[in-house]
Amino acid sequence: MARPGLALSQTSRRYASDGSKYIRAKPHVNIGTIGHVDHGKTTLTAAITKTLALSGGAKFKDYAEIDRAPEERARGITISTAHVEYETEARHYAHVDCPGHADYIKNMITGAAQMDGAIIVVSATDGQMPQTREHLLLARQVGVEHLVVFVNKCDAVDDPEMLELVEMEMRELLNEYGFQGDDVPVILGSALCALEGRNTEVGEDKIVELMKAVDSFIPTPKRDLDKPFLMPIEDVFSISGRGTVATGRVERGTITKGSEIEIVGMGAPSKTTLTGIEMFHKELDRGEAGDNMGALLRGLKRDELRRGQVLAAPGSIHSHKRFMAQLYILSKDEGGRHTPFVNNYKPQMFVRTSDITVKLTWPEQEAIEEGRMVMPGENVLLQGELVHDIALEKGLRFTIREGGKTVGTGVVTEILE
Ligand SMILES: Nc1nc2c(ncn2[C@@H]2O[C@H](COP(=O)(O)OP(=O)(O)OP(=O)(O)O)[C@@H](O)[C@H]2O)c(=O)[nH]1
Ligand SMILES: [Mg+2]
Repeated sequence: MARPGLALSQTSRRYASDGSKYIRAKPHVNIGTIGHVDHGKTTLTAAITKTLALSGGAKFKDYAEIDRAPEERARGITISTAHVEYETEARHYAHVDCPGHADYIKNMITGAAQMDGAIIVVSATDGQMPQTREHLLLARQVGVEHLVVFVNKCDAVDDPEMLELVEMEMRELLNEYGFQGDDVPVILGSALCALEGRNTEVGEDKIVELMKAVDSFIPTPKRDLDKPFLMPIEDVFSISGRGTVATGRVERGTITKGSEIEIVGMGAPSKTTLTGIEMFHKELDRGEAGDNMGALLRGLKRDELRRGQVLAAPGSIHSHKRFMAQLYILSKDEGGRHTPFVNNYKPQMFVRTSDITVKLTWPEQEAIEEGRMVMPGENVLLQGELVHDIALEKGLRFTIREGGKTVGTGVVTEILE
């Protein structure tokens, strides 16, 4: 799947996109602007590129260029997102801005541009609004843990008490949603002033301050290589005289020959030793994230391993059957269902290499009005129960399918059992 802007992997870039200029390798971070409609997300995105362009860290992109976001497809879902890149002294950023509320929702659930952190924009003239809250809740659900607040349009508010109130209410709201509301940097400024090059003290200066806050408050994400080893099993072979080999693509971490590994999913986990690693018919001593490898496992028979299980660093992931998930149900136009579904809907869930039946029900703790249905195009929190256990964790993304076509996409927000 092509994801413009994300070709810049988690590691750092060494060359400019035109291949010419040498650029110092810097840590890469994915961020984005979120917040209520019209609060100034796109203006702020443009203002950041304009301000950083002054120090050579960005190419200025005007409002129209950003707002004319190309459509891209993520698992059958059309999302319009603008990907902008820039850098500060400290880091290189890919920044996503979506033109509409629906696109933000889809983007967050599909992880089409997985954000390591976000700038929540709130207008000083309105204060927090419904989508401010909705985006915060979603950010929490999908695992965006670090946020910085930009109180925008301060040029249009004369009363300093009003600004104080907006800031205070934002901190309260952040605490309510489980963010560190008391510590989160809140910058008060005006994106429009920065973009139009006037009132430097609420404009440009505040953008500089904002990016300093982003640099320091949003941590550089852990690279896949530094995480505990995990490889979803795609296929299983037996090689006569040698044993059983599981093949797959390493999702994260590294592994060396001779390590202990755990087989997780479809029953109690079992431990064994990785006695060999093979790639392109060559024997290797080490495998790492991104590699397609064959793992030779000691003392296992072919029928003791199955596609859908994972090989993992012992204790790093567990097997579960019940979970909560935030789902986006594709609209008819996106190739999804034409009709709503009701409680106890049972589609197939595709997650890593598993293809497994899941029962979707209303959250137990929620009062559900009679006759409640989930409409195509809706974003909903549901409880899932799998027919058998698989390796599951918070933040894991999946799709649901029915009759061979994708009808929804989701992210695990909580493990229940
Ligand atoms: N006075 C003032 N107006 C601003 C400021 N920033 C943005 N605006 C105006 O607010 C309006 C909305 O700005 P956008 O940047 O399009 O807002 P948005 O959050 O991207 O909106 P959606 O993408 O539609 O959700 C525009 O008319 C901007 O010119 C600011 O700092 N001060
Ligand atoms: Mg916008």
